[in-house]
Amino acid sequence: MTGTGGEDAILVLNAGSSSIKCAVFGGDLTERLGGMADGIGGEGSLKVGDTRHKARFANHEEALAALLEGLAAQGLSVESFRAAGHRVVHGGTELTRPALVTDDVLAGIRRCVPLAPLHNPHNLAAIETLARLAPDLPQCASFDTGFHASNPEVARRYALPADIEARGIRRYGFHGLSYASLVRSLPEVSGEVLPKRLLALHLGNGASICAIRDGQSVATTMGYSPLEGLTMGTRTGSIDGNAVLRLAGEDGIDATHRRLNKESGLWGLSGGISDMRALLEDGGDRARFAVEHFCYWAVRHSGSMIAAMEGLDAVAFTGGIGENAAPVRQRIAEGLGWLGLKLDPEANDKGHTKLHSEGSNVACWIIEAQEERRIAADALDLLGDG
Ligand SMILES: Nc1ncnc2c1ncn2[C@@H]1O[C@H](COP(=O)(O)OP(=O)(O)O)[C@@H](O)[C@H]1O
Ligand SMILES: CC(=O)OP(=O)(O)O
Ligand SMILES: [Mg+2]
Repeated sequence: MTGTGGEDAILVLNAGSSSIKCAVFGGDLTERLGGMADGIGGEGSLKVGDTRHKARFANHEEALAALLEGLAAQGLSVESFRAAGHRVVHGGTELTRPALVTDDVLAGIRRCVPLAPLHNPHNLAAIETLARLAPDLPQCASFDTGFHASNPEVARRYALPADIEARGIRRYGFHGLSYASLVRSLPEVSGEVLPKRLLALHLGNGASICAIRDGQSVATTMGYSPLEGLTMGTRTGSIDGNAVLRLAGEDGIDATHRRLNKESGLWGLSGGISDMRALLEDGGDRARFAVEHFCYWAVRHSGSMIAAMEGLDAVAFTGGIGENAAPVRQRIAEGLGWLGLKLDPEANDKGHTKLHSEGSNVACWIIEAQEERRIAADALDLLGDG
């Protein structure tokens, strides 16, 4: 493809826990090309521009190599870009604003690896791979934690003594790039002003909910790491600390770490399926229970988020599951029906942007997660073009 890259183009890489997304943006933030390697570790696919085929990636390194090869095949070698922007999931207490990648920033991201073990290693690997291929390419990092800096201290603290808090054991929250982009795109998509009290559900392989009041995060379900909160693809979500201590005592820390982060959630409940689409197609008892668990806890945690923002004016679904899994949206909306939320079943089945029915007291929308655009905008700001 010609005219896609060029001197002004920004390459964005978004390494999630089960997928790597890439996108190429022009200096005016128009998306010129998108790509994705998904289903990492299982049955997956590779998409670059308009070409898509089934593929198997054993790990994130293979997925990234395939994406970069796909870009090169379209004439987009890494060194042809003006800059690269990366999603970095955990920035800890030090990295809260988008930053140009320097040795200090890299060291800061590395220090946060234990806090986001399914993400930061892949984010780091992507930065290091590009640095090897194109040492002069400016690279920028946007942090998933940043959007939640507006949470009140009471929401950010665990009830722990001050010396433990000083070691960084506090609630950070994630999916901030997705929520920040949602705040920007909801008014554009709906043609209405941003609702005052917005319940945003980012439901992907990782899943969280954010209470957004007047455009700012006031509470969120993920905490110290992307493990807390909702039932997820392979993560437990919230679990009693004493249960974790018992497991660590009996099975060891490494095994417990693996079991809670990689072998729990939908995967653990269903006996080996973490992918929501596959679970909905499976329909067996264990698959059905896993989906029910996911939806039930999304509703329970929604209650907590709604209380934190003192009511509810609108709901927005985003992320791979939020955007595509109609039965999951339907079940969660039913669970919030007592608040006056009513979905239009046909709009929900067809995945329309506007989901609420005429008589609903609460608006409901599907908003495409646009983390990549947010990252490109941050990169342009850092380059002085924002
Ligand atoms: N058509 C679909 N129906 C149901 N679930 C879907 C569909 N498309 C994607 N998903 C689900 O979305 C999830 C992946 O979400 P995504 O946001 O891409 O993940 P990541 O957290 O890796 O960025 C998977 O559980 C996948 O099955
Ligand atoms: C923070 C997080 O859980 O990200 P993802 O949904 O991409 O796994
Ligand atoms: Mg994601």
